[in-house]
Amino acid sequence: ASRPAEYDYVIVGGGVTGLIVANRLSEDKSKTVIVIEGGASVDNDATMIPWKANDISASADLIWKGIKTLPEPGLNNTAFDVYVAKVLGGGSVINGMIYDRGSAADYDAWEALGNKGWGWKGMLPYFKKGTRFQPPSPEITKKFGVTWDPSVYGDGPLTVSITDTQFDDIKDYWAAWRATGVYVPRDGNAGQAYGPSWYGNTMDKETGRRAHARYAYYDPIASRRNLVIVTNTEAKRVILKDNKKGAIATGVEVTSNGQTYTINAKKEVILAAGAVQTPKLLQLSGVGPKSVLKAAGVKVQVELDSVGSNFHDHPYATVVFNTTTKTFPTVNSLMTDPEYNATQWKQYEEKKTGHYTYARGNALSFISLPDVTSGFRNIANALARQKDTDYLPEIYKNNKKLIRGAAKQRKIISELYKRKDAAAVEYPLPSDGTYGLVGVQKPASRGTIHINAKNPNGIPDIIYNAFVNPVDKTIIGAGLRYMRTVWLSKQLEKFSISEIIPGAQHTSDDDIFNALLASNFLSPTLAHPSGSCPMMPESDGGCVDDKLQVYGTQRLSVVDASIIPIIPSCHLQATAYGIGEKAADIIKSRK
Ligand SMILES: Cc1cc2nc3c(=O)[nH]c(=O)nc-3n(C[C@H](O)[C@H](O)[C@H](O)COP(=O)(O)OP(=O)(O)OC[C@H]3O[C@@H](n4cnc5c(N)ncnc54)[C@H](O)[C@@H]3O)c2cc1C
Repeated sequence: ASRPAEYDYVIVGGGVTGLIVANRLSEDKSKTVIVIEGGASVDNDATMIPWKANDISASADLIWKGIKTLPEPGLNNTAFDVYVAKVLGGGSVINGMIYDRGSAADYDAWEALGNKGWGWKGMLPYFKKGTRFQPPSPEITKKFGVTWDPSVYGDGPLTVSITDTQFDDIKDYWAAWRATGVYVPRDGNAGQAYGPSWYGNTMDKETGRRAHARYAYYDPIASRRNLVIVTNTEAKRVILKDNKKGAIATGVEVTSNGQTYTINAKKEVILAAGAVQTPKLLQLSGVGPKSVLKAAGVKVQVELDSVGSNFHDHPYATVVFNTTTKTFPTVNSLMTDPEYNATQWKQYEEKKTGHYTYARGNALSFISLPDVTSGFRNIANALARQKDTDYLPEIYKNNKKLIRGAAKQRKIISELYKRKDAAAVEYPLPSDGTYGLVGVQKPASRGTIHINAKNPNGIPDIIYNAFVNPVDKTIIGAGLRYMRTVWLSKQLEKFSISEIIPGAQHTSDDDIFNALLASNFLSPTLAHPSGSCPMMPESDGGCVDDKLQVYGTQRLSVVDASIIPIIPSCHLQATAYGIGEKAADIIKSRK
C-alpha cells in the first residue's frame, strides 16, 4: 500500500523483453518504471542447472496452466499444449538455452514489409549490445573444431557460452554435415544461419548457471530505486480513455492476492506479456476485432482485426532412429551410469563444470530449401501461385488489409524459399542422432488468438492452423528425405543407423506426413509463439508500427514476440533479446 500508484512506464510482463526494457528505461534515474509479472521470482535446480534444460517437467510449475490450442484441423483435430512461461524472466528461465539468431535475410524480410530499421543492419547493434561471448577452452576448441565470430558479440549483460563438455560422437555428425557440401558459416549468429554452426547457450561459465533475463538484466541492478517489480500480480486490462487522436492508455488494472487495483502510467504502457497473452490483454482492453470483442461482451475502443491475427510458430516433426555407439561417455551417460553421474555431480558442485553444464547441445543446422531439395522452385512457385485468400483464418475473409498483408508475406516467403542464404528447415546437430527433428522454419500457415466468448478472462481460443497450408507439409517431406541422406551417410556408418519413425518405407510427401501424423510425431509448436500483434503498416493488417505503437491508440506499445511479422529461421530467444534492446532505445527516443 506504500507503493506509489503512478509510474512513468508501466511494463506488463517480466519476461525476456519486459526485463530488458525495464533495465534500459530505468538507467535514467529521473524516470520511474514498474514491471507487473504474473509469476514469482524462482531459483531452483530446474532453473539454474543447464542440464535441467532438458527436462520441461522439472519446471512444470513455472508455466501458465491449462493453455492449449483448439483442435488443430491440419493435425487430426488434436489439441496441443502451448508452453508459456509464468516466472520472472519469462521463457528464458525454462527454455532450452540455445542462443541463435536468424540469418540477415530473415530480418531484412521484416524491413521489406515496411518496418524501417528492423533489417539485419538495424538489429545487429542490439544483438551485440546485449551479449558477451564466453568461448570454450583452447583444447575443446581445437579438438572439436569449434568456431565463432567474436565481432558479433559485445560486452553486454547476457553471457552466451559454449561449455567445455562436448561428446566425441558429435565429430562424426559434423563430418556428415560437412560432406553434404552445404555452406558452413564461421558463426551462424553473424547473420549466416544457413548451414551447420556452433552456437552458445545462455549460460554463465563463471558460475556454471543458466543465464536468463532476470539473472542478466535485473539481478545486477535490483537496487535501483526508480525500478519496481511486482510479482504474482496479473494484469487484467489496459485502461484506455477516449481521446480525439485515438484511445489513450492511462494505466493497467491488475489483481494480486484477490485484490484489484490500478497502476497509472504517466508516459506509456508497454506490453511485454508474450505472443500468447499480449493479444488477449489488448482484446480485453477493447482493442481487437469487433466480432470477437462483441461476442465476449467487451466494449470496442479501437477496432483492429490484426490483434490476434498472423499467429505462427515453428511446426515440426520428431523423427526416431536406432543408433548404436561404443563411445564413453555419451550425452546419455548421466542417465544410464550412476557412478559417472555421481562424479559429474561432484564436479559440478565443486567446480561448476562437467556434464551438468551441458544443456541441449551447441550445434544446429539451418538449411536452405535449394540445399534441401532440387524441387525448391516448384515449392516456391506453388506458394506464390496461391490465391490471396487461400488457407487463411476466418477473420481474414472480409478484411482487405489482413489479406493484403498476408499476400505480401507470402510473396516474401516464396522468395526466401529460393535463396541459399536463408534457411527453410532446421535440424539439430547432435552427438547422438536417435531423436531427430525436422523443423519448418518459414511456415506459410497462419492462425489466430482470440478471447473466448464465454470466458473472456480465461484461456483464449488459440489456433495455429499448422500444416493447413499444403506447402508446409511438402517441406516436412522434402526435409525428412534430405535428413535421411545425412543420417545414412558413410561418415555415420559406425552407428548402424536405421529409421524407426516414420520408417524408411515412407518416401512420398503424403506418405511421410501421414505416417508422422498417425504416430503423433508432428507438433504445431516448438515453444516459439510469434506474430500475434504484427509489426507492419496498418494498411497491410499491422497491429503496431515500426515504433511499436499500437494503431489507433496513444501511449501504448508492444515490445514482445507478438510483433514479429514473419518468424525468423532460428530458435526465438536471441531474437527476443535483440527486440528488447531495440525496443528500449525506440521508447527512450520518443519525444
Ligand atoms: C518451454 C520453452 C522452451 C523454449 N526453448 C527455447 C530455446 O531452446 N531456444 C530459444 O531461443 N527459445 C526458446 N523458447 C522461446 C523463448 O524463451 C521465447 O521466445 C522468449 O522468452 C519470448 O520472450 P517474450 O518477452 O516475448 O515473452 P516471455 O519471455 O514469455 O515473457 C512474458 C512474461 O509475461 C508474463 N505475463 C504474461 N501475461 C501476463 C499478465 N496478464 N500479467 C502479468 N504478467 C504476465 C509471463 O509470466 C512472462 O514472464 C522456449 C520457450 C519455452 C516456453
